[in-house]
Amino acid sequence: MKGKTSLISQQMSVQRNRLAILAILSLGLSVAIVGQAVLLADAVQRIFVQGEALSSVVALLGALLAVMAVRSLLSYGNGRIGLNMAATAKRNMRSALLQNMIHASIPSAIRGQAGEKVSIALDAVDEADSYFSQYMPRMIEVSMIPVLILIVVFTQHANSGFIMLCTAPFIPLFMILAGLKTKNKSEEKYAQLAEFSGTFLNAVRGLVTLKIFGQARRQQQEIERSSMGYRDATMSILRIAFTNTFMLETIVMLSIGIVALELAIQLLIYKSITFHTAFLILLLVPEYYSLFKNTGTAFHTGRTSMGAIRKVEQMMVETDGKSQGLKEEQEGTRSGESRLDTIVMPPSIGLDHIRFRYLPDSFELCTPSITIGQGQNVAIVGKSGSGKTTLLHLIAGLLRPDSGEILVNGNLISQFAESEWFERMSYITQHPYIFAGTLAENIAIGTGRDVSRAEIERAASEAGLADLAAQLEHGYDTLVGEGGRGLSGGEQQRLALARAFLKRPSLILFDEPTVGLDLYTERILQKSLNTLAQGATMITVAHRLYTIQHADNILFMDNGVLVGSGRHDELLKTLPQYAEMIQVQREGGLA
Ligand SMILES: Nc1ncnc2c1ncn2[C@@H]1O[C@H](COP(=O)(O)OP(=O)(O)OP(=O)(O)O)[C@@H](O)[C@H]1O
Repeated sequence: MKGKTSLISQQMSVQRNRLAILAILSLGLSVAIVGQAVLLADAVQRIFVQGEALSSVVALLGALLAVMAVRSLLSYGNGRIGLNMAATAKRNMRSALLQNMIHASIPSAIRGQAGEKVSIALDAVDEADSYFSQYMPRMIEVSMIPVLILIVVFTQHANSGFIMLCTAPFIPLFMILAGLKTKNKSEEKYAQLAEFSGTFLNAVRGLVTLKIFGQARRQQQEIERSSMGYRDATMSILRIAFTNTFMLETIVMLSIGIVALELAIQLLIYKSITFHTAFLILLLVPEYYSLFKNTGTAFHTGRTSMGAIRKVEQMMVETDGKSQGLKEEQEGTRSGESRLDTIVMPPSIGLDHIRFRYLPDSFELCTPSITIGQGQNVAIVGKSGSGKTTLLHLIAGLLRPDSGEILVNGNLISQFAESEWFERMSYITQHPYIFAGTLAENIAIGTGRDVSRAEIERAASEAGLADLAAQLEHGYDTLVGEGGRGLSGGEQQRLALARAFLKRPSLILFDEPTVGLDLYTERILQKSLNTLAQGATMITVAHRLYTIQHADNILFMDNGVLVGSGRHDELLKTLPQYAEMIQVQREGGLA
């Protein structure tokens, strides 16, 4: 694994100006630290050793105060820059993550647990803070301040310099050993947090189902197990942190003790150094070690952050890899050869020997070569699980075939940018997603442009939603979706239709409701769909005999295979499975 993730490198290069300022401030800080020690040692020497009057050292004490003030200011400046760096880095990372999700291809966007994605985008990015606010400033400080202190000590008394030089490497060595473990533990912690978030969100979403099936208790235990896993991972990081701090304190205390002992021996027994030198070194030694100690703590936090950043990066790489196909499509569009607006609409859709599997050795969908004509009304029929929705998803571009091609007016669908394709297509699913917001806002997302209230109301009226809006106290401003008013299945589909009316698509993909709607709602839906389908190619996963009988072409799916196509009368004669299915439907009274 790379020591420094590329996300960090990116942030470093974006924020190199701040890094340069940090370096300058750290250099200033090192001069201030040494200056403060020299001035203090001078003052003590003159007052206590040479017995000078306090008034004669006023200027010296004034200078000392000024240096202390400058030192505080420089430390404050370092802290502020670190915080600003962290804030910018987090903002950039979240924005990159969001861009990644937005530009990911649909199959990759819907993969994985929503809770896990949320926890990475919020918690893991937050954890990155300390890398920039603590780790980086301390690392820059430790690369400058100890060097200057060592130079001063060596010029004053080489023995102390050697002791400091020899004992100091134990601190970074220990930091690295503990830090490596921390980074792995941190990644483990984020894996646990992601699992916990995923399980929790899943349980919250499916609470009603879990209660109905008496599984709430089991799910509670599952959440408990996963939260315990997260707690254990956090505690093991804290354990390393405490051990780390204890070890660092011990090393620092021992080292300072050795230097002080050596100074005392030289000063009192051998009398080879002056009090001023001994006192100056004694002032500088704690500064030297405390800097390493602080760096050690920052290193620990930094490694924890790196584990979290690694998680963010992994998620981005995964989405990047999966959206590679989309990028290729966009490249193709940029060449200018295959723009959808050069194609006569409504489109014809060709299926050229498509093969698709969700997973190896699982359900396989395959089709022969078949064309759905421009403006045709096509029904996909077959038993439950025969692959109707999968075929619709392949045509929509939500899934990509493993082999074979989907053609739009004879051109490969992969030549067109996903966004351009989706602009011309509406997919009305059985359960369209209703966002938390007003009815009007939910309809308006049907198009990428700004739409007027009049347009929204016209689309709603064409979709048969006007009556519902009129009944509501706040009309189109009624809150729907999560936290708002619920909508019935038929209302949800009419809302999806209203979105489609705003878009006026050239291709309509419709997943007909399997549950029986009342006759009134069905009529409204049918009427609206007929209006919408004028001048569009329409492909319906059909369950109602009425839709099937009126289709221009019927595609019959059997266990993943498109076994036949034709009009209702033709298929009745040529395809026994189809005749059997129709017979069953008639007997079921669905006719
Ligand atoms: N995301 C998925 N991963 C793996 N297998 C899947 C996935 N989605 C569907 N399948 C499987 O693919 C097969 C076809 O499913 P599909 O939803 O296309 O059938 P369908 O004909 O639309 O069924 P229904 O009429 O009941 O909606 C089924 O065996 C299903 O279990």
